Parts: sequence; C-alpha cells; structure tokens
Amino acid sequence: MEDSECIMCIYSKPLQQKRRCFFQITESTEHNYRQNKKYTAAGSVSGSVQVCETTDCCVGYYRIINGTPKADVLACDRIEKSCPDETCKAQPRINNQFFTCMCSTDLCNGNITWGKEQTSNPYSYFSVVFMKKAVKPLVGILLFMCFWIVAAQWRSCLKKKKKNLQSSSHDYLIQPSCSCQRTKTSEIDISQIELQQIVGRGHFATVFQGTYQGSVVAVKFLPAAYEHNFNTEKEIYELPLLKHTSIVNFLGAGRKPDDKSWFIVLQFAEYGSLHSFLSKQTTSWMFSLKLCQSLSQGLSYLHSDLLSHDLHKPPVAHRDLSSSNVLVRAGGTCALSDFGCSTILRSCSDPYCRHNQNKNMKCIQLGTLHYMAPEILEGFVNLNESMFLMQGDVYALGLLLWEIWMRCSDLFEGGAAPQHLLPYELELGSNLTLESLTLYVSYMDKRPCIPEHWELLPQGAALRELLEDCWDSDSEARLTAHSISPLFSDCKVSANFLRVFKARRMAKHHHKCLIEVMDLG
Ligand SMILES: Nc1ncnc2c1ncn2[C@@H]1O[C@H](COP(=O)(O)OP(=O)(O)OP(=O)(O)O)[C@@H](O)[C@H]1O
Repeated sequence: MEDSECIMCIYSKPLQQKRRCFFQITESTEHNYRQNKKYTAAGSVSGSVQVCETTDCCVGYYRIINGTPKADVLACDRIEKSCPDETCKAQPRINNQFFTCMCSTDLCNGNITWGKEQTSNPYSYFSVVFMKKAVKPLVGILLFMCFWIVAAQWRSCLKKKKKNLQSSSHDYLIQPSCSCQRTKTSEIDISQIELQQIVGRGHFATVFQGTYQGSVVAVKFLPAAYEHNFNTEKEIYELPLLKHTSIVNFLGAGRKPDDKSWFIVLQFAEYGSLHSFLSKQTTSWMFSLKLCQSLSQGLSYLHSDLLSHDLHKPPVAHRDLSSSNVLVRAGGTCALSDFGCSTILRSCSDPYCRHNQNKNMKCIQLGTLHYMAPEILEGFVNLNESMFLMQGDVYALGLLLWEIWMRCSDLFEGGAAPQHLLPYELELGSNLTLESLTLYVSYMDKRPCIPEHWELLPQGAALRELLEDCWDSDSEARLTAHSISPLFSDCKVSANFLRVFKARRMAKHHHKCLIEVMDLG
C-alpha cells in the first residue's frame, strides 16, 4: 500500500524539468574567455542546446551589425535570479549597440524581442531614440512653461505641506529601524591645532599633519565652496556606531575664521594612503593578508546595518574606494577614509532622511575612474538600490586586493614583485579615459591581469577565484563584503591555504573562519 502510494505520488507530480536554453558562444567576439567559460559551465551542452544546472533563466548577449541583432553569447544564466519575462526582452547596454536579454521559458533566448518604443528593426529603434533626443528639448521647454504657471499657483500650498513634513520628521528620529540619528561631535577651534607639513592632496582637499591635544592628527581642509562635500563626509563620520579599527577615527570638525575653509580632524595614518604605501614598498604574504583582512573588515562594517542600545548605524556605500582613499596605519592595517561621495542607505522613504542621501553624480565622474564597476561605467546603477551601490564597492575591493597582492614579494619568483600600478594602468596607460575603460571593462569584460605563475602556487587558484568573485561583471554574482571579510578572519598560520579556502568557499555564508593560511615567509 505504502509502495503504491509512493508510486502514485511520483506520477501525480510533474517531474521538475530543467530549463533548456539555446547555447552559442561566438569565438570571434572579444567577449571575455573567462566569462565564456563560466557560461559553458552553467549547464550541460549538447549541440546548440544547454540544460541549465542551477538556474531557470536563459540569457542572450546581442550586438547590432548592419541593423540586425547578432548573438554573441546564448546560454543559461550563471546564477539564480529572477527573470519573470517569458520572452527575451532587449536591454540596451553600451551606446545602444549591445543588448542583453533574459527570459524564463525553454529556448526563449533564441529571439530577442523589442519593447514598445523599440521595434523588430533595430534601425527603427535607433531612429526613435534619435527623434526622442531631438524632440526632447522642445517638449521640455513647453512643459516647463506650463509647469511654471501651475507651480506658481501651488507654491503656497507646497510651502504648507513642507512645513508639515518637517514637523513630522522629528517624530521620525526616534524610530531606530529607520533613523537619522547622529552623534554629537564637538566643534574644534583651529587655534587648538598645531599644523605641520602637507601630507596629501585630493581633488578637493589638502591634508596636513598636525598636533591636537597631544596627539598626531591629520587635518583635511576643504575650500569654502565645498560645503556639500564637507557636510556629506562629516555626516558619515557622525553616524552612531561608526567607530571601527578599519575606519579612520574622526576627532571633530570646524571652520577656519579667516578664509572660511572647512576642516575635518582625523587620526593620523603613519604610512599615508595605500597607494603611496604600495608605491614605496613590497610586502610579505602575511603582511599582505593583514592589509586585505583589515580592508575587507572595514568595508563589511561600513555596509552593515547595526542596532545597539537604541543606536542605529545604517549601511553606508563608500562609492569612491581607491588606493588613495584607503589609509595604512603603523601596525600595517588599513583604514577606510574619504567619505565625501558616500551614500547612507536608509531603508526609509521619509523625505527628511532621503534628502540627506548623497546622490551626487559628480562623485561618479570624479571618483577614481580605474575602480568603477562595469554597471557604473555603463550608467546602469539605480541610485535608489542599495545593493547596486554596495556591490560597486565590492568590485573596487577586488581591484584593491589585486593591487595589494601584486606588490607581495612572496607571490613572485625571487621576491621581485613588479612596480606598483593602478588597475588597468598596464593595459590602458596612465591617462585612461571613460570610453577606453568602458570598452575594456564592460564590453570586452576584461580585468587586470593575474600572473599565470600564481596557478602554480598553493594559494594561487584561491586568489584567482576570490578576485574573480569580487569583480564579476554581474553585480549580483559578486560576493558581498560580509562574505569576504570572514575569509581572512582569525586566520591561523598553517599549511594549505587552498584546501581550506575551497572548503570555506563552499560554506560561503558561514561566519566561522575556515581559512588557514599558508605562511610562505
Ligand atoms: N588620516 C590621514 N592620515 C594620513 N594621511 C592622510 C589622512 N587622510 C588623508 N591623507 C592623505 O591625503 C590624501 C587626500 O585625502 P582625501 O582622499 O581625504 O582627499 P580628497 O580631496 O577627498 O580626495 P579625492 O580626490 O579622493 O576626493 C590621501 O590620499 C592621503 O594621502
């Protein structure tokens, strides 16, 4: 009886079939070899059909040649994500020349479909885009005039509403899950600081070494016109619970009475920026791990959403991570700094909180170009989506780990690590442009070169895997900062980094450190 019930139950349930997608990888395209390999591994391939191993989505990468879409890559998607569309709807990538699509029915990626304003003929689509571009300003002016008249009538009404909002925002401050709390920092009088030499310059700031209340400090001066940057950075430092060993310690801020410049007083980092540190010296394997560990812990902490004793620290996306914005302290640990472009990711819709969120587009242009994630280069980042901003930081973290390991003498024969280079400096030169970088990183899907001989080192494969999982072109496929930092935690010095690292990777979401690091020194 039991047996027959069991058989009935098997036959009454439809067998869960795996998704089948068209498979094609055009070898002649410049689409990256590594990426192609990952698509090949996404399922078993038989001729032009792939049976997906882990996902229910088919993907297509198309480009327009003589007005016709030609498939570069057709395959199963590499990671599980939502793809509700039954047909493969075109999503433009770069300059409307490249399109991706994603869909969830068998063999749906064989045909790319076009949205309302797109047509099956991409030429017509481009002409629609062109028309839109040309007509837009005219329509814009007309609309603006209409709105201006209406706006005048509604102005007084809006003023009233704004008043109401401001008063309700005070109630809001006491809600910890979505708070805009700040810690009170004392204002510092510039006469209390004894300034010494300049130790750094950025796009906006000049940084001095100085002494304040008997301690060595760094004083970051911003010209009077950069009040917005000053306020953004100060606001981040004043968030409750922001103090962490891997985030530079904020001591206070103020304004100089003479030239009205703003200043921020920070704990002094003896080795300066990671950039200047790596330019001057190489590291041992253990030293490099210390740098990587503290760096990833700092980012994980910055991204965390913490609630402790009625204090709430919302997640923060740095958005300008680079080796110039990471400092190295005397103990050989990293500390994150320069939060002038950062965004506080509050999970609230209250306008009072929202208006404080930094959506400064200038930052995207000013942030060091080299570290910009492909989705940021392509302009596909929705500034309202926290995940995208944080995963942009993880991409930059991958580049920073690469930068550190490229200066680790234990990873090079005879200890001869190459001179320090920024990511993509070797491939694109020191004056790289947004266009060349977008083409290289986004379309060609290339990344900084990982030395081939690393494969022969016990930890080489693990390093490659970690880097590739940080700088994946698909932001959702990247590791998160929270999952990276435990990889370095409490690492005992012992043999076989690779074996234990692999185990660690399989248990990606465990928070216990499983890595035991090989000491090559
Ligand atoms: N606490 C510190 N200790 C030692 N050096 C520091 C410290 N803070 C900053 N510096 C030095 O000053 C440089 C510029 O600082 P910072 O990056 O904060 O300026 P910025 O104008 O905001 O930079 P960016 O051009 O990235 O926007 C750093 O790269 C570093 O060399």
